[in-house]
Amino acid sequence: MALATGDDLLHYDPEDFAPEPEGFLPKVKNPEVRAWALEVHALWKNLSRKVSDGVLEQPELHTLLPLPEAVVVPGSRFIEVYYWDSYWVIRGLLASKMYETAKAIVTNFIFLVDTYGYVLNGSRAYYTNRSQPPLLSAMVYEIYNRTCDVELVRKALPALLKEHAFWNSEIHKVTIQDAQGCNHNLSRYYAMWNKPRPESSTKDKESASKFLSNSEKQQFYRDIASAAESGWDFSTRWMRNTSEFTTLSTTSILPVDLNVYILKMELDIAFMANVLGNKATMESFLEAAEARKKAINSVFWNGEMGQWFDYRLANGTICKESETWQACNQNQNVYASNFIPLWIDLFHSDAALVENVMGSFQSSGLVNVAGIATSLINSGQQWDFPNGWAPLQHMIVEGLLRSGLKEARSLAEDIAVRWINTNYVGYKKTGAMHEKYDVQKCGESGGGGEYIPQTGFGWSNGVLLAFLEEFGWPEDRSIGC
Ligand SMILES: OC[C@H]1O[C@H](O[C@H]2O[C@H](CO)[C@@H](O)[C@H](O)[C@H]2O)[C@H](O)[C@@H](O)[C@@H]1O
Repeated sequence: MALATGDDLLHYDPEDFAPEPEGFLPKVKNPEVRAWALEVHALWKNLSRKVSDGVLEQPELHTLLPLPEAVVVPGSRFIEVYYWDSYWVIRGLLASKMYETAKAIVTNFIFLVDTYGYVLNGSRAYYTNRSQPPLLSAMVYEIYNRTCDVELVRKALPALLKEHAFWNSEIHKVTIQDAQGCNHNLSRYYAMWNKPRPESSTKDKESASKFLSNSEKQQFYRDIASAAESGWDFSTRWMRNTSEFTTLSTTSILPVDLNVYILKMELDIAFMANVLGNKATMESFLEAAEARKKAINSVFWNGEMGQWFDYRLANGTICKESETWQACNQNQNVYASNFIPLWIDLFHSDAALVENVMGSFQSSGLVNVAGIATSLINSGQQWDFPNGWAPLQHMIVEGLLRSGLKEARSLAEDIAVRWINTNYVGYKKTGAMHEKYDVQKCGESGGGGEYIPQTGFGWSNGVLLAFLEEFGWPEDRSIGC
């Protein structure tokens, strides 16, 4: 199977693109920032693609999958659509009033669920062994909120039910018994693959060379592919020993963020079922969400530290029976993902808890001069310090904002302004938006990991436009570091 591509995905002119859409970023008053925002908005044209007729007619000859609608790609080496990236692309498209482009992306993902049972990591044949952080419901929810398109919800709901079943299937679901003897079901990343990733085969074989037995190698390959499924490829988050890559054990970890995304899926499904008048589905998904919230608080929450920690399973293999919760299995390293529950309104009902989490976040060391760091460990991996990623900034900022606390709102705005400044300075220096940034140095792109830093860049553009839409930029506020 050839991995190289060329003429399989063609440039596409989105029909709903306008150089300056009506009502675009009404709160951005500063002319310099407005001019830049319009340039970033124009990047949607550069990043729009459609599958060629050749692929649609003979898909078996291509690694690219025959998606029916146009897509927006991240950029540079990432020349196909990616799953979780698309949530932030869509947030930006909504700010750009490109509702049809946003719906087309969702239609493609529904097609993938219909075909494979889940949304793939990306639209290539070599990504058919895994998914990525499941945010399809969040995409549909945001589009519906802007467009009130009930037909979209009707089309999406069956796919969302299927996707929910995928993430709660036997390989993904793990049961943990808490100190009171109550069982909780949570989900983990678990790629259906125990070989080197086809897109990075040489690297994976090299990394696995220290393992002697075939079964160790296979487990390691599965943990690599599962880390790719998490979107955090790679990070010390998945390593038992943070200085040794080969201790990667993604499948033996219950991740906070994944369970937050599934909780959001449950709430979104309940919301959409209600829109369609399907009360039984609504009620059963509200119950499922309540149960997952309880599980998140029983297994991940640490009141003393004011954070939710990933949970390490003692037995990494598929457990048929429940495993008993032990405090020492919480991974107490600080990661931005420890604060992702803030993104969900269900966690805002207790003001004292939100204050505790906010205090813990402020003193965590994650908030830096140019944004939120991914972790505190400088491992050389791209999902670690000092890299900051647009999606993580966005979820935490939006979470703080929605919490309703006054101080949380000003912290959210402060972080958004730092992020906008670093994006701006980086753009003026290089002429590009970057995949990730160095949060220690304003205007610097991030680095590390297995490939050179990429530009383009779908989710960074989306988060920038979403921040500018939310917070605006006053006429008299200067931009830069
Ligand atoms: O080719 C290496 C890996 O590249 C992707 O991961 C990174 O880029 C994605 C697109 O922006 C992003 O979704 C992911 O969070 C990044 O870590 C790909 O998703 C991996 O599967 C792939 O192995």
